[in-house]
Amino acid sequence: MTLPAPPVSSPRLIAIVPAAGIGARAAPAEPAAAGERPLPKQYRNVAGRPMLRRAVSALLADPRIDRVLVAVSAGDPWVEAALAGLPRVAWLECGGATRADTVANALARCGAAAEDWILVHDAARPGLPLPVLGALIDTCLRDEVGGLVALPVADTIKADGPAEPGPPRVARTVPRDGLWQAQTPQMFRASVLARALAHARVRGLAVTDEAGAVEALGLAPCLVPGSLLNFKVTWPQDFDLMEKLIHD
Ligand SMILES: Nc1ccn([C@@H]2O[C@H](COP(=O)(O)OP(=O)(O)OP(=O)(O)O)[C@@H](O)[C@H]2O)c(=O)n1
Ligand SMILES: C[C@](O)(CO)[C@H](O)COP(=O)(O)O
Repeated sequence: MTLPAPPVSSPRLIAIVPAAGIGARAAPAEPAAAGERPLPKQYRNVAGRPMLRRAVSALLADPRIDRVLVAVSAGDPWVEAALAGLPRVAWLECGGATRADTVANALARCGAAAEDWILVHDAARPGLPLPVLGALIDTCLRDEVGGLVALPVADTIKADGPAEPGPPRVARTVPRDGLWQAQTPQMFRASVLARALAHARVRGLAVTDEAGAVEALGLAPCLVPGSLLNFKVTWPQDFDLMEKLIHD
């Protein structure tokens, strides 16, 4: 008698949203009262909803994403309210000292199988358009390495010289041909991402995105054209700009 073949479970798509930063460059909307933690930027409202909720909702809009795991810092008092009522979402208090540490901690705890795909998306990018997310997933599912959303550089690029009194000064113009600005989501197999982040940590490489860690393994991630709407809210003035761009 031949036994039936075991069901082939196809790899899942699991999203990780690092949300354990303090948003120092964004400066708090209002100074925190004595003894209170300042509200990190990902919990500030953009067009009436917390930025984190918008970033998570943008991922949930693609039904291929199985679930979203939000990585927050220890004792985070804001996340539960920010995510209330959203389906397929959980959070974990596993923030690390750097973004890469936060992602590595979340990856180790998210229950992904080696073959599952991990999409890492910043909580500080609430404007991710669904077609951009869809294009990333379509491209990566057909690729052996994975990839990231990125924008070809449009401006002329200057490098500054050594710090001196007065304004910073141009040391040289950098050719922009072939340069892209990395955005998120970034999508890799769980096994590849775990190996890449461990490799970067052991080597002391200060990687600021997942692709950087994967590149350090000698792999070449795909570049999938992103969108200006998907910019990272970083500076105080970025909140007003994002408010103007989001309409739902
Ligand atoms: N130790 C850290 C640092 C950052 N992040 C997250 O990584 C994303 C992108 O980082 P960035 O915009 O640089 O956020 P912050 O580190 O909070 O900003 P800043 O550098 O201005 O403090 C954000 O969703 C942020 O919450 C994180 O999870 N853990
Ligand atoms: C991952 C990222 O958003 C891609 O642009 C970026 O690298 C995060 O860097 P940050 O210095 O932590 O903002």
